[in-house]
Amino acid sequence: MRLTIRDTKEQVGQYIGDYIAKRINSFKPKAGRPHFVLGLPTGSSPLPVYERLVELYKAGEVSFKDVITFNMDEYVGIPRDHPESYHTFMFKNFFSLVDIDPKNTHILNGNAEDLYKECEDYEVAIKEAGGIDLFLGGIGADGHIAFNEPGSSLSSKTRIKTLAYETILANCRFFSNDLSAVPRMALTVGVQTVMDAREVVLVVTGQGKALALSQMIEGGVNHMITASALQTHPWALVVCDEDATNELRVKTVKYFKSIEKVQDEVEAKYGPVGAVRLGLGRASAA
Ligand SMILES: N[C@@H]1[C@@H](O)[C@H](O)[C@@H](COP(=O)(O)O)O[C@@H]1O
Repeated sequence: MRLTIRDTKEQVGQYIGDYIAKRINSFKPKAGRPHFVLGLPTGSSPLPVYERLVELYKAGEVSFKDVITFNMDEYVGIPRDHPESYHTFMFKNFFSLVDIDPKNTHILNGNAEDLYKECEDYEVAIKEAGGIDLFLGGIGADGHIAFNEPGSSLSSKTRIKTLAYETILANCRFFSNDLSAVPRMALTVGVQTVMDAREVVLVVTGQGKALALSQMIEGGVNHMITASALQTHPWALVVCDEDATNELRVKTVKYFKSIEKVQDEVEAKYGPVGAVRLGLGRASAA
């Protein structure tokens, strides 16, 4: 796992937006895999990423015409057009602002008649699309990824989840601070669904995520901090701001900063590290 630290959340958004655009632009369609498949989160942390991607699209630097998306999760039981549904969030903050074909966007239906089938079908749809190339995620204050609350199986797949009280409280701000209005259940991709992606990028910003970040990076792999599963992912990148590093050891911060410096030097000489593994071409000596 790599950790990249930027000064502000805006810089984090810019870094990840540029990173995703680069991946989309260098994607080479293959038989059975004609589209770049992008996994997406909601929440306040990824907003600067979406802003950057929209900016790049408007500048003609990236197109989403050949991109298929799968969102991480959706509440159960609130209407699709509710202002706080993840459907509304995605269309308002991203899909309606770029050239993606709405048919290529997938979000779990929290109002499906058969919620179990909805989850099973979602896993099948991801497979049929060729698997997720890059899954962008956020993190909850309790270390959860998507809606995989503490104690979730690290080999979980898409399913129905009861939300933790801490998450319900955290989301209360989006529901006019009315605790009773916050949904208690959600459909979510599993930890394993995220782990199955070829690459995972996590956006972590703000002091409120500092403890979760230190636990997921410096602690062991643990089902109580489900994002810690990413320690075993072959290609995971965490991008955080300075505020989110507040609970990390100084030594950890210095270590990852030094790694980034060395990596920049190596990439300047040999091309993108890991490019071969991600199918982006062979690195060559300058
Ligand atoms: N299901 C979402 C997560 O995907 C998200 O990472 C988390 C943090 O959201 P925020 O970025 O607003 O703190 O909120 C919810 O729990």
